[in-house]
Amino acid sequence: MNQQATNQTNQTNNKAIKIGVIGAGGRMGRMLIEAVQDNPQTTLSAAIERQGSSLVGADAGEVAAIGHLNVSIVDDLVSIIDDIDVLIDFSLPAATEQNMKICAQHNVAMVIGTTGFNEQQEAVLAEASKKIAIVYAGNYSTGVNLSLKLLGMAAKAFGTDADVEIIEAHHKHKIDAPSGTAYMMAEAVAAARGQNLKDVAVYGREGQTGARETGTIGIHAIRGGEIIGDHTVMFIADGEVVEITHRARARMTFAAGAVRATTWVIQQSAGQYNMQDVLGLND
Ligand SMILES: NC(=O)C1=CN([C@@H]2O[C@H](COP(=O)(O)OP(=O)(O)OC[C@H]3O[C@@H](n4cnc5c(N)ncnc54)[C@H](OP(=O)(O)O)[C@@H]3O)[C@@H](O)[C@H]2O)C=CC1
Ligand SMILES: O=C(O)C1=N[C@H](C(=O)O)C[C@H](O)C1
Repeated sequence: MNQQATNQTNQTNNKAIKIGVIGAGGRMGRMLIEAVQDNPQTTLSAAIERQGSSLVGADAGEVAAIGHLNVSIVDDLVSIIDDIDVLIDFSLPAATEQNMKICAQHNVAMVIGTTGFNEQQEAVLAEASKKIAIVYAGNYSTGVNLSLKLLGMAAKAFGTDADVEIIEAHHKHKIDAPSGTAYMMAEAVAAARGQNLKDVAVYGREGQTGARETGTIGIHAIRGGEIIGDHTVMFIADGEVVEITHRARARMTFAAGAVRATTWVIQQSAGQYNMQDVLGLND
C-alpha cells in the first residue's frame, strides 16, 4: 500500500470520532453502543441516561452486552459534552429538546432518531440547526430512505388517480403514532403531488366517514408484540394496485445507519440534514 493510501486508511480506521449516546439503556441505545464500537471510525466516549435511572454508574458496554468498555453511564449531558464530537439521541421528544439546546450551546453536532416531535420541538430543532449540524431522520435504514425516492416516483406517476393508504406496524412498547417513518412516507407522497400533508392526511377511520375524498392520504397504525417496524404504502388505482413495503428485520439496521450519519455530519457546516443527504440520494 502506498503512503497516501496508508494515510487514508489510518484516517478512516482510527476510531477518532468521539460519540455520546443518549438513552443508553433503551432498545435503540444498546444497539447504538454496539454499532459505535463496530464502526472503524467511531468510539464510545460517553453514555447518558435519565436522572434516577438504575443504570447510572453501570458500564455502557456491559449494559449493551458487548463486554466492559470502561465508559460509565452518567445522568448529565453537560458533564461530558466537552468529551464528545457527536451526540446520538434516540430517546424521548422532551429529552431531545433539551439536548438540542445543550449541543447548540456547546457546538456539538447531533444525529437524532427520536420521533413524535410536536411543533415546538420542531422549532427548537430549526433554531439549533442554525448553530450546529444535525441529521434528523425518522428512520436510518438504507431501505426506507430508498423507498422514499420510489414513493416520490410513484406519486408523481399516478398523481391523485391513485388513492394512497399507508399502514405501519410496530411493537407494543412504542409510545407515538403514527411512526416517524409513516410521516416521512406521507410527506414524500404529498410533496411529489404538490400537496401540503396537513391538508390531506386522514388518520384512521371510524363511524360515518362519508366516501373517500380524492387526494387524501390515509395513515393507519398497528401495535403489537415485538414487530420492529413494518411500513406499506398502497397506491390504489382503477384496475391496479402498487404496494411499496419495507420490513425492518433488526434494530441494528437503524443503529448502523445512525453511526454512519455521525461520520458524515461531522464534516458538515451548521444546518438540518436527513438520512437521504447522508446516503447521497439527494445529490
Ligand atoms: N429514527 C430511527 O431510525 C428510529 C427511531 N426510533 C425512535 O427512537 C426513540 C427511542 O426508541 P426506543 O429505543 O425503542 O425506546 P426506549 O424507551 O427503549 O429507549 C429510550 C431511552 O431513553 C431514556 N431516556 C428517557 N428520558 C431520558 C433523558 N431525559 N435523558 C436520557 N435518557 C432518557 C429511557 O430511559 P427510561 O426507560 O429509564 O425512561 C430509555 O432508556 C423513539 O422515539 C423511537 O421512535 C427507534 C428506532 C429507529
Ligand atoms: O419506535 C420504533 O421502534 C421505531 N421508530 C421509528 C419510527 O417511528 O418510524 C423507526 C422504526 O420504524 C422503529
